[in-house]
Amino acid sequence: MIYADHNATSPLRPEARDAMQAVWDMGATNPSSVHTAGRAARAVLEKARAAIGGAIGSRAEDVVLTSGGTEADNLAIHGIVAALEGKCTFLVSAIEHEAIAKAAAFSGARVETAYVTPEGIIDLEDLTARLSDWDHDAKGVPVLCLMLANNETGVIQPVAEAAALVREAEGLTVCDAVQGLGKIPVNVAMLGVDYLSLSAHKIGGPQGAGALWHRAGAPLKAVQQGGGQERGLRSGTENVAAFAGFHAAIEAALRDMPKYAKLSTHRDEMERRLEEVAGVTVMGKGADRLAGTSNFALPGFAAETQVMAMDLAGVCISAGSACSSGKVKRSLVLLAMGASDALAESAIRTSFGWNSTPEDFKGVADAWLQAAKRTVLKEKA
Ligand SMILES: Cc1ncc(COP(=O)(O)O)c(C=O)c1O
Repeated sequence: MIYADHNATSPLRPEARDAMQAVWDMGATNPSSVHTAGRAARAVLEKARAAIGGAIGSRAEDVVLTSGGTEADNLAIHGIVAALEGKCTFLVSAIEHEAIAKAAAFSGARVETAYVTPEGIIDLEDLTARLSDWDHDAKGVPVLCLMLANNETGVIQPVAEAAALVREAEGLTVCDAVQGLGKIPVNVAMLGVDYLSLSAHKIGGPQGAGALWHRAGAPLKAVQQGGGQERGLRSGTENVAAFAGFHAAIEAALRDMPKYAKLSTHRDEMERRLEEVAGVTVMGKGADRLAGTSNFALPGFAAETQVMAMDLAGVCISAGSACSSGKVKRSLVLLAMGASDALAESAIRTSFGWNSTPEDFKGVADAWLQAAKRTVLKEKA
């Protein structure tokens, strides 16, 4: 089997498995308990927090541990609204993950869409224009939501430039760095953002573990009530084993980052072969992209058909369009980039990661070319 769906979830790294097993072997691990067993669990948790903070250039105490990227995004959005008593307007980039876009829509605060260029990069001119005549009285604090790297196209965003514009307008920036962590350098000071969300399972850590970093002093209120864990910002007993796994995965991903960067050579060669087929378009190709992500389309070759054909050939990929309850919807990300319906309906995403090999890229190209020849290309011939 070739696994080319790392942006959905990455296989668990052996280091993460071992670290989690070690915690399970400790027995009872409630890090809030004051007895010896509890203190041992606390030590594991705080080491993980320090490693997560270290990976993004932050202090450990500014990291809130969560149950994943979705919860981190929701805590940021709803926590800001609670702290500002609704006096804010979210400027949500048109390519945000639903964990941000839907949370903002549901938050009750005003929401505006920040446009992207055809390459899938936030349009900084549009952002500048929006912020230049910002009416603080009517709209409250501008809160930009801009991800670091897009999960569908891999396109890396000019977060530092955008955040600087927002700062000038006395606003705040929320950055979903779930797809960037461990693949490209992430440093909260250099990005100049106020909130940054992370997830363990995109880099070979376990599912169900994530974090929200927030700048000290940035407005943020708890949105769930309970035992007051995580400095009162996220009640609920922390999953100690999962954070030990996240810790191990982060260390391994940082170590492997140069290796990950080299995947672009194989990705580019794969795309070169695909593009030999007339009509194939690689989405966001002209932009700076994650080395292991390629989203491409051949109008007329439905995404579901491609995913099924590839699956039969032993290759796991995703439809470029979002898939929910078995139905494929056209991707809002691709439509925001100006893709035609035909392009959006035929887009698929391949994503490679820590255990991908050059043969995997070749295998994906071989399988896709064969599937295309058997179906659409035959019809077109
Ligand atoms: C950009 C982005 N943000 C947030 C999430 C949600 O993360 P999690 O699955 O840890 O809740 C994902 C996962 O698909 C993602 O790609």
